[in-house]
Amino acid sequence: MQKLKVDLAERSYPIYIGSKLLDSPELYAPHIQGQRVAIVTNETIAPLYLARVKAALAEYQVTEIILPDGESYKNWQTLQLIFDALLQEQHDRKTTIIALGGGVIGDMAGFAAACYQRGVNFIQVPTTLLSQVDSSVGGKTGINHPLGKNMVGAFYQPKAVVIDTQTLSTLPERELTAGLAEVIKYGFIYDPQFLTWLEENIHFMLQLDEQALSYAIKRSCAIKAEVVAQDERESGIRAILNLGHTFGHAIETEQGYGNWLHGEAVGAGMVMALYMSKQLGWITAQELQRGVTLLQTAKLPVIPPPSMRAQDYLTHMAVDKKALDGQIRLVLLQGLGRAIITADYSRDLLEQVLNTDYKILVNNHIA
Ligand SMILES: NC(=O)c1ccc[n+]([C@@H]2O[C@H](COP(=O)([O-])OP(=O)(O)OC[C@H]3O[C@@H](n4cnc5c(N)ncnc54)[C@H](O)[C@@H]3O)[C@@H](O)[C@H]2O)c1
Ligand SMILES: O=C(O)C(=O)C[C@@H](O)[C@H](O)[C@H](O)COP(=O)(O)O
Ligand SMILES: [Zn+2]
Repeated sequence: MQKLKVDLAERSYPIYIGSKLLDSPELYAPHIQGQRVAIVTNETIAPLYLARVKAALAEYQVTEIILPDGESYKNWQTLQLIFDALLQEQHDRKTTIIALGGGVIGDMAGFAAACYQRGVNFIQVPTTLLSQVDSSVGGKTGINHPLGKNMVGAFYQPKAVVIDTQTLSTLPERELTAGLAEVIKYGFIYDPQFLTWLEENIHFMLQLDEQALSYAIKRSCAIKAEVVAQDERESGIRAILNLGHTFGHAIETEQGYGNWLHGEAVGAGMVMALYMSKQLGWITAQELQRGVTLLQTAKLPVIPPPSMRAQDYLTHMAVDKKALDGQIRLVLLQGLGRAIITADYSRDLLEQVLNTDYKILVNNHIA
């Protein structure tokens, strides 16, 4: 087992990474205060993993909260089901919420933990690649609004993150690929050597090679922990973790939550961000091609939905959480491995990026 730390003074917490960690009582126990635990999961994950987590928590009184599955349920109505169950079972302030599932469960259970009786302990037990490399770490919690992605939420850190890499063995291929988008993101924004490693190893990850997966998870969590430790509430550098997301969130919202998976939308969104960086002269055509090729090798979509017009993007981008005083700030690259957040681009260029036919761009081999 590997152990990393998210260093946030009194809110610091460990990330445990290893195989079969779901079954380890000693990983949960130090982070549980009282005798009561509520496990929040969904109807897909419960039959696969709930019994094992419950067995590891045999000494506690456990409430199971099993939600419907899907991004389209990351909303008020589903959040309310968590509060209903906690109140019906008379959970008090010493209860601990355990999020067992992917990013949808983690974001919702974390938000419920932030709100329930003004805040109770919570532990992240992520079971998708995306949640193991990204959403379980850093304390962004929340739900979607029909008019915008993750628009209602709170920064609320877990007490621990328990990553059992073996859970990935049951993950559908499309979900694995969606997780790869966030892994590749870390290479683009922060670590050129990791990017090269990914180019050499992405096919091993697609084959569920344990060694490759656990290295990528560890490196991704380490980068995320490093960034979050510098800027917990995204007043500056943390925004680099949003590469591709301003475009991607517009795609997810416009297409209807769940039709494009988050990772898929981020994949296409990163192509748009890289293309814009190239048009600004900040990365070369060869570097753009390198990025697109890696995303394609990971089997991610690199062409945004052809039905979406510039105005569709602009409507959603106007409410992006990084927008300041009506200015859309974007995460762009100044070289592979180096990201900046900027509003220093012309409206004409943004519209050109939104109006580009990416099918033609990609098929013509950019370089
Ligand atoms: N908080 C953050 O920092 C952050 C970061 C990135 C993404 N997110 C959010 O995370 C969400 C996406 O998360 P996701 O990609 O994990 O999607 P998800 O939570 O919808 O999970 C994907 C699918 O896989 C199923 N599943 C989960 N684990 C499984 C397993 N081990 N075996 C078989 N099936 C399994 C789920 O039931 C679901 O159907 C989005 O809402 C996104 O906005 C949040
Ligand atoms: O942790 C962060 O910070 C991120 O931006 C990680 C993203 O991958 C993630 O999708 C996050 O939920 C996006 O946050 P938002 O503030 O743009 O909704
Ligand atoms: Zn994301």
